[in-house]
Amino acid sequence: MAVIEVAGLGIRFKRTRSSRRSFKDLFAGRARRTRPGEFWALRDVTFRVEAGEAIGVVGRNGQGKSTLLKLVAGVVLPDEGTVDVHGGVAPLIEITGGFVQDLTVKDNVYLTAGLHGMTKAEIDAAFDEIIGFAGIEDFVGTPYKHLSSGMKVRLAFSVVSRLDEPILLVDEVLAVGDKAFREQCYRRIEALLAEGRTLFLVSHNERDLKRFCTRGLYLDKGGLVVDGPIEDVLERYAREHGGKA
Ligand SMILES: Nc1ncnc2c1ncn2[C@@H]1O[C@H](COP(=O)(O)OP(=O)(O)OP(=O)(O)O)[C@@H](O)[C@H]1O
Repeated sequence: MAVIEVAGLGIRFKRTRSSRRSFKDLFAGRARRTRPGEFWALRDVTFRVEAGEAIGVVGRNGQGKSTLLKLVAGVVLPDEGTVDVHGGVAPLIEITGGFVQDLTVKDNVYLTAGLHGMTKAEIDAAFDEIIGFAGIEDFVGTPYKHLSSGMKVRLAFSVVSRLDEPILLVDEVLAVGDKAFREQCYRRIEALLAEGRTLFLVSHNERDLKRFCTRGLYLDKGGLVVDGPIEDVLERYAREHGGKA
């Protein structure tokens, strides 16, 4: 059964160039001024994902990987084409985005888990485990904004990976945690995959991609260049861009 169906997907952004307008431009005729342009961050992207697949998204910086995850999460909407997601999404993207700066760690856990449909009783039952996994027992009453960046990542991973959603989106974040925490995260991802969850992982780490993913999507210049077994995708990427993911 397909859990994600993406067809003819396209999204464009404005390139705001006002700050780069040169002094000379001010005196140039209107037609000669640098005009703010738009560009397609993704275009003509089509693929489908079956339940339980683990997909690695690779590509150089700025090629649309995070944008693709945001489209799957429904955080941004496409300008062309469609994204159909059957089932809930647990998004570990833009870590700071999901949490409220002035709320405490505890309130953020209840808020995020609640927004994903967990009842208060379920959150009560999971709370100690969530905080324990993140290793931030002493900071439960601390405003989120006062956590260190590593602690923010730990909290985010701990909460989001605990959500009862069939699709998990992970964007790069594992790179931020320390070694012991990364290993803890890897084990949890493996457990989630064993339960049949679907994973989307954006990473520049070839080892992580090979460890978890069976299939890869290689994005370049906003297009889906290769959709195939992760080894083939990494090989092609290395051939074209010399070296690592
Ligand atoms: N909200 C936005 N407004 C304008 N441009 C955006 C926005 N979000 C992304 N972009 C642009 O879209 C392109 C793709 O960005 P995206 O973050 O998806 O790349 P990426 O492949 O994830 O890169 P990286 O490997 O550096 O994380 C970039 O040129 C980026 O500047």
